[in-house]
Amino acid sequence: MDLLLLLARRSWRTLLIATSTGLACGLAAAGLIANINHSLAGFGQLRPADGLLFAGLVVLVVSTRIVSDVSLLRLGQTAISDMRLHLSGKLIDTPYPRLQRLGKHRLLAMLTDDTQTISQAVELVPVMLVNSGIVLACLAYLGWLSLPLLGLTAALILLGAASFHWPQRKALTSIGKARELKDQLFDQYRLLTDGSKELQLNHSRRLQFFERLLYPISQQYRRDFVRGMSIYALVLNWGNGIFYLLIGTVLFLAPQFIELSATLVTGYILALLYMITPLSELMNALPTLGRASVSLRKIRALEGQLEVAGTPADTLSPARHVARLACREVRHSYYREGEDGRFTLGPFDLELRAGEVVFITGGNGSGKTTLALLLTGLYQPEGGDLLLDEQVSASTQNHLYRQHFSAIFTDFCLFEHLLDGDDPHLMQQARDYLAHLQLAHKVNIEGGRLSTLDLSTGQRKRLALLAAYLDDRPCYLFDEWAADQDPVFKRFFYTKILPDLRQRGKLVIVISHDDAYFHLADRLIKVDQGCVSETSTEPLAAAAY
Ligand SMILES: Nc1ncnc2c1ncn2[C@@H]1O[C@H](COP(=O)(O)OP(=O)(O)OP(=O)(O)O)[C@@H](O)[C@H]1O
Repeated sequence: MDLLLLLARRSWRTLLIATSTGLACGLAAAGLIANINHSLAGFGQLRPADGLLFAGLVVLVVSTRIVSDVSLLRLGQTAISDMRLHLSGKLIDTPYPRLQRLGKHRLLAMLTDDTQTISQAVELVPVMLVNSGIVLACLAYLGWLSLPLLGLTAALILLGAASFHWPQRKALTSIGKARELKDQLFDQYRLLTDGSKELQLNHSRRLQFFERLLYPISQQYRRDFVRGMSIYALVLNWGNGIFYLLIGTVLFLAPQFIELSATLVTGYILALLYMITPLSELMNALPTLGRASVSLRKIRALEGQLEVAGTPADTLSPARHVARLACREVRHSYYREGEDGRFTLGPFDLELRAGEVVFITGGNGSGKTTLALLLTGLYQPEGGDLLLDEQVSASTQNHLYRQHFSAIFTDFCLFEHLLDGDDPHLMQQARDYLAHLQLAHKVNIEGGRLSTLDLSTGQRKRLALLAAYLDDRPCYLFDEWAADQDPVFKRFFYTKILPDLRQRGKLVIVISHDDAYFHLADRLIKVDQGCVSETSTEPLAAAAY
């Protein structure tokens, strides 16, 4: 039902066309079996019209089935693709702290595994629709042949359906449990790929990973999944059993109580046998449908936790220049379930100006990255506000606020696609920057794309800087950017790149542990256990000379 609603939401017209052609196909198929029955009964006196009717019904069955299959296939795949895009869009709009809390593994499981399971179920919908049509039409034909026998058939079908109910719920519970474990499995896969170096270097860690983490979860997943699917196997074969029971009843038992001719019973059994394939295809779809309903529920639950940022992204254009960034009473805390202690940054006030190079310094865990996430708007302040030129607020216009920043964090991500179109001016600018960053001998820009990303960490960071240059935003933030650079390029960064950005009127915020260069900062902000304060650069400057 959920699947049909999903399809109807995409296009009820196409669903209507597919349903009506599917049912027509079923009717034509039942007509075909009636025609065959009729022809067998009157084999000696067949007329050309009977043959023509047969041919017409075959054409109708084939053509309606094609229309139904193709329209449902298109509708199903469009609905799935829409769902993927919708979820991806919501994911991008979800505030960063919430994404951090949900965890990559859950989001990946939803985007890959759940959508795939639903897609498999949607692929079955055309077959199910046509088969339902065939079964319904066959039942109508059976009723036309003999109403008492139809009553018997309906009673046995109802008995079968009723006996499905409880085991199917059990099966869904097990599949639901298995699905919850999938999240944990995805987390283990993430560890397996991200931590492959560590696992290869350390045999006991590798053993521990397999024996304590991957193996138990994988086994528990197998157990729950097999239990669920075994219940389904039981249900399916019980269904088949009921069907043969029905044939046996019609053949051996019913003639004892109802007067039935041999021709009628033959026709009835023939129609029942014809129903076996569509019925078993319908029943075989049950496990996939069950898994899809679990996945749909999972997606809905997770989707409910993805918050929409609210502002339509395409209507936003950031200012080319920002004169001032003001932080007023800004505060942020981390909460962790089951933990008493929590880390709080602030409240703090700051006023940063365009054309300033501001260094942020402090010990590990003091709150520098948290401050950077607040300054760039990736964390919305829990208290207070950040304002650009007293106009754009990080709290109320968060999406617009963020567009004023270009940042390179320590866990930065490099996108191969660098430029839109092939504007020769931009291309030339990118090539100049590439030379400026001493990467021209390693990387080319072809069709707006970087020719390779297979570089050292320091070189990849330089490419991230190239992308930031091309963004040309009014505010820049570098989180320990220079940490992976060699001494020559580190010097180049502090003495050439930063002054160059300053000269271009940018606000430049640099998180740094390189105290040898602190004297080059216009301002020095110190973070200590969540307290933000400004210190003078003068003693440092004096010390540097
Ligand atoms: N996602 C999170 N959830 C809960 N606590 C967090 C989270 N991220 C950071 N913290 C806590 O907040 C504090 C500040 O972390 P932050 O990353 O801002 O420090 P930092 O100064 O950038 O450290 P480093 O120099 O090591 O990068 C730490 O004590 C850390 O335990």
